Amino acid sequence: MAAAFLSSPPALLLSVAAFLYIVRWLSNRKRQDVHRVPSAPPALAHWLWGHELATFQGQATETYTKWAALCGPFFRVKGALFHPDIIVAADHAAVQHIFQNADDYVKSPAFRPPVANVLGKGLVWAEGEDHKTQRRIIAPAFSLDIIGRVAFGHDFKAGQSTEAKEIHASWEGHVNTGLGFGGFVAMLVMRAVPFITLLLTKLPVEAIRAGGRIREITTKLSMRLLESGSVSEKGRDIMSILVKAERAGASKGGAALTPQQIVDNVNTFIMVGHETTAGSLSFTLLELARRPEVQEKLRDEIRRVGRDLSYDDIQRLEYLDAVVKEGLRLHPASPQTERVALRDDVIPLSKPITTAAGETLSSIRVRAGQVFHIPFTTMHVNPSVWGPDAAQFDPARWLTPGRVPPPSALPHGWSGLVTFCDGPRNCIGYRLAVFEFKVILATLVRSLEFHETTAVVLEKISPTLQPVVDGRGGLLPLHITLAQ
Ligand code: HEM
Repeated sequence: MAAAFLSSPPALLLSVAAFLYIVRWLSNRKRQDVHRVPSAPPALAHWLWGHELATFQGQATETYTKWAALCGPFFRVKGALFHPDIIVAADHAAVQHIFQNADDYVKSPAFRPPVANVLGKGLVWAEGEDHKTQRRIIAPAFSLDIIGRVAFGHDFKAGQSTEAKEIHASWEGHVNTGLGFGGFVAMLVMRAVPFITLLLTKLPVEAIRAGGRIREITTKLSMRLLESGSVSEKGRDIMSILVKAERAGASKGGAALTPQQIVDNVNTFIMVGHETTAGSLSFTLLELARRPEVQEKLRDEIRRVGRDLSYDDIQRLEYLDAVVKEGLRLHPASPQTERVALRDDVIPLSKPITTAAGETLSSIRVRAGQVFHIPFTTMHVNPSVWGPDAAQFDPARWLTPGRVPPPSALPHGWSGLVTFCDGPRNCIGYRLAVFEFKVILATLVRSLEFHETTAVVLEKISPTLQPVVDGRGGLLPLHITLAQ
């Protein structure tokens, strides 16, 4: 009977194809260790959505934090839509390896068209040589002492200018679409069929249009700033520095940004520079509202300065520094990131893994195409690194010798945290962000008192950290009074 079956050419072809597939699958499996890595509880994996539905339904990285407590800081989850297993990497050595080798571990191809739609083809979007060139030209604008004249010499009138209102309305639409089940499925479809992503960004769908509208508004604004002479030879704002660097580079025949790349980067800075800090700041204010004694202590320190705070005053305030570090540890504006391996590699682990067969692995072999989720907050609340009170908001830990783990136990990011990522693709604006965070927090807490309301506030990612109340994202209710 088997001989009769195989004598038919289609059946023979099918059998050969199946045989080759199995041989390839076995040889692939032999050359990597992913299947030996501990798995998140299989019972929690949906047949179609894998473990990704549970993580989408949970708050920010809370589900990964729970599974890391069960499986250790390096485990795998079932991908949705039959995607191969995804590695969740919260092991410091592994994460450092991935971030340092930015050419070999890139952002998912599905991530780029939506980013181009909202931000344009600036730094967040670029990869490889294009990224290196853009970064080399832009970096000086952030290493100079531009803080204080922050950004573009443009006044958004405390959010009341027409542009600010339009950006806010479009961003709110974008955030809320991402929070819904449709947003979850759209991301998965884009990952499963990356070429469709480009088509999707052209569809007349409201959420996609909202993303595109943000870029239209910021592009118009950037063009106006460029044309109106706000960019001057003497200007110390980011825009002027970028344009001057561009002209200087071009006149020496070196690499330069095109006018479109300058505009796209200004769009990028406007959006990522604002939304990120806003998310972390909201949750830090909520922590202070829940801890009146911490809030009081911070207010006392700020008021003791006795005058309007200068740049140097801000840098000297120790408790303010501790509160900001604690806020950025527990509520990073971008709570997790994703990378895809471009080549086969061996990843070191700081905490060896014991496989089901009892073997100990201190490194893991992965194949090109392996997807990694890197949950920052999970790393920041790991009790075996930060101690049993890792998840508590307690600024005093930064001021008490021995309470912050030694640098060798932490990743190499800012203050031992990966809030601003690490390696060649770390946050280019981190100094600006930390300073801006301190100025806003100090200004608010000096004169206002923040109290919790009865609202239940959830912490979600869409696409950055968002407070969500009654299913709506982007707004955090707080009761505010004048401070005595
Ligand atoms: C609290 C505030 C902020 C946080 C927590 C934050 C966090 C991050 C993180 C985690 C990344 C890496 C993302 C990834 O590769 O997956 C990143 C990249 C970036 N950030 Fe920030 N950021 C903040 C504020 C800012 C500000 C104020 C600016 C500029 C005005 C900025 C500009 C950028 C840019 C351009 C990149 C891409 C860098 C590259 O790929 O070379 N960020 N940020």
